Amino acid sequence: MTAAREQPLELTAISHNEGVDAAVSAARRVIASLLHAGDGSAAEMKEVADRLNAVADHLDEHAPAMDQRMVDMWSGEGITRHDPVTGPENTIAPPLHLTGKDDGSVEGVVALGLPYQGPPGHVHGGISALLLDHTLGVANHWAGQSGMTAELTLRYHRPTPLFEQLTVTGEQIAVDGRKIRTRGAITARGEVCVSADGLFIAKHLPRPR
Ligand SMILES: CCCCCCCCCCCC(=O)SCCNC(=O)CCNC(=O)[C@H](O)C(C)(C)COP(=O)(O)OP(=O)(O)OC[C@H]1O[C@@H](n2cnc3c(N)ncnc32)[C@H](O)[C@@H]1OP(=O)(O)O
Repeated sequence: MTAAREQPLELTAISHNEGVDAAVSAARRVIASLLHAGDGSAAEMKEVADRLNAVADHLDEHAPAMDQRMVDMWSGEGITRHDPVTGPENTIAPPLHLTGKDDGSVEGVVALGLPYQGPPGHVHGGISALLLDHTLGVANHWAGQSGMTAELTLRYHRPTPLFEQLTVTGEQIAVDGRKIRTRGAITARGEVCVSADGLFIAKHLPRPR
């Protein structure tokens, strides 16, 4: 008999709030602040650009070789730290933090800002697809049989609001040989904004070594 868990299981990395994680949090602020500022801002954008380029030059000068970095990304905790949905090392990740539930599903809560905007005040449909593809992938991992996305069918029920708490869910439905069926949704204020049905095929690309 399995003992009931009191805490949900962490499936994705949590920011350490120091080192590269703190720098990435700051960079996320910069991305959102630039978009908020826009071309009409009184800020001295040439100076801003020079300072940002100086930061990038400094990072590039001290970065490991790409081959070594790829090995690091695909070993140990690195596996959940670099992706564009949950990764605390990835500036474009909102980030969404996913936990596994005892019923076999996964769930996370996130609010998206201006960088993820599509229609006015609402989330871009491609961003919703990104969040759901990854969440379905993590749901497969949680269920014990994972694979690569072969098909992802999305239904956009209603506009998904920016700046509001969104709940993102995923659940593996069936496994038939190498074919894995998974579904999920993004909800806001208890209403489904986007639902997804995915077909994944059990296949794993070799990890860099
Ligand atoms: C904690 C966090 C951890 C980490 C969690 C990380 C989560 C990450 C989630 C992100 C997921 C991604 O973005 S993955 C990246 C996006 N996806 C891709 O790049 C996939 C690109 N496509 C492929 O590599 C390939 O086409 C595959 C793997 C999908 C299938 O190729 P294959 O392996 O050669 O398989 P193949 O023999 O063709 O097909 C096997 C069976 O599947 C069927 N099949 C194949 N494709 C399809 C299809 N699109 N629609 C219907 N059926 C299909 C075939 O008919 C066949 O059925 P039968 O004859 O056996 O009946």
